[in-house]
Order: sequence, then structure tokens, then C-alpha cells
Amino acid sequence: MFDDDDDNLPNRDAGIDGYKKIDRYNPELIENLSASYHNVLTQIGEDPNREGLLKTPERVAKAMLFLTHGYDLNAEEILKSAMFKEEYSQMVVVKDIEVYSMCEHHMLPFFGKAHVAYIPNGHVVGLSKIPRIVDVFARRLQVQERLTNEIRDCIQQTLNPLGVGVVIECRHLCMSMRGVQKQNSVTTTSAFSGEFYKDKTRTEFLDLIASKLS
Ligand SMILES: Nc1nc2c(ncn2[C@@H]2O[C@H](COP(=O)(O)OP(=O)(O)OP(=O)(O)O)[C@@H](O)[C@H]2O)c(=O)[nH]1
Ligand SMILES: [Zn+2]
Repeated sequence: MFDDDDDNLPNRDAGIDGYKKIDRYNPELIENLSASYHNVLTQIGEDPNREGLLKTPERVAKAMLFLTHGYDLNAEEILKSAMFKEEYSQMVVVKDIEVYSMCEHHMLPFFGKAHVAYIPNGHVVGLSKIPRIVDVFARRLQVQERLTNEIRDCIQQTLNPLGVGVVIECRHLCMSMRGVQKQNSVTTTSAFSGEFYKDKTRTEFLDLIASKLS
């Protein structure tokens, strides 16, 4: 994904997950990225020197660095930081987790909700850590299918529960603002492991995420 000058040294600068580790808040990096966006403004026919746009390249650079900060985070470490021994053996569901990501094809947002469930196998995880790991993977360039699988795999491999279920429902701006221009289509993806391959468990999960409080 990133240029590497020396092919003999694969992953020389690789951080977690093999991505090049960058100092996201380094002023020099922000300056370089701002220069790129200054160029983008010129190329699209704008005047980057008009008053309203003077600080835009820097704002966009900072926004882009924020929108991709998931590359700096380690989902496994986050989960491991709050795993508790507990004999609870029913399904735990955290639903309606807001998702904001960007498609890797157009770098346009896709957004919606994630629903995540697992069945403990001796350990539970701090509830807030589930939305946190959704963000670790969402705040990168993504496709919805890979995002769904990465959340499932991380929980399964780190917590070792009896099974994991993930459903994500999103609207993709690359399909509404441009391209095929369909305003109401929603994409649903799912990933399961272990017990969630059984009809009964999967149905319980799907019923729980369909139910409304009150
Ligand atoms: N499977 C999948 N496809 C996605 C996702 N986000 C965007 N895409 C699709 O990626 C595809 C890229 O197709 P291309 O034909 O190379 O790009 P394009 O010419 O811009 O395509 P259009 O969007 O149809 O105009 C499009 O069909 C997008 O809808 C995603 O999360 N998952
Ligand atoms: Zn797209």
C-alpha cells in the first residue's frame, strides 16, 4: 500500500497490521499533505488563495489524518486491556454502534451501524471495547465486507469466545453522491464464527438486533 524504496527490506517501516507507521501529528507531515490538497484545489479549478480557502488544505489534511487514525490503533491490545474472568454464558450483544468509514475505491464515506455479539467462554470484555474495536477497523480505508470480517476475527482470536456474530448496515456515498446515484440503498454484511453458524444462535442474534427498546 505504501511505497518502500528497498524491496529487500519488506515491512521495514511496518507498524501493526503491516501498515507503515507514521507520526500522524507531525507538523512536517501535515504541511506536506496540506501542499497536496492545495494542489487538488488548483486542479479542480478553484483559487486556493481566495479568503475562504486559505486554511482549507490544512483543515482537510488534519481531517484526513483523523479519518484514518485506525491505522495507529491495535485492536488486540484494546480488547486485552479489559478482559475479565466471568462465568456468564449467554449471548452478549452490543448493537446500533455508529460506523463511519471510507471506501478504499473512492475515498468517500460510508456510514451506518454495526451490531456485534459474542458468547463468552470464561471471559467477558469491557463493553466499551467493542465499539472501540469497530472504530479501529472503520477508521481506515475499507470495504464493508473486510471491515465486518476483521471485527469478527479480532474478537474471536483475542477473546476466544464460543462464537462471534457481526452485522453491519451502511450507506455508501460513492453510490449516492456520484456513480449509480441510488439514494436509498443500504448494504448489509455479516460475519459469524463458532456457535453463530448454528441456526438457533444466529436467529437469536438477528432477533435481538431487530428488537427495539421500550
Ligand atoms: N464490495 C464492495 N464494493 C464497494 C464498497 N465500496 C465501494 N464499492 C464499489 O467498488 C466498485 C468500484 O468499481 P469501479 O468500476 O472500479 O469504479 P467506478 O467506475 O467508480 O464504479 P461506479 O461506482 O459504478 O461508477 C464500485 O462498484 C463501488 O460501488 C464496499 O465496501 N464493498
Ligand atoms: Zn466507493
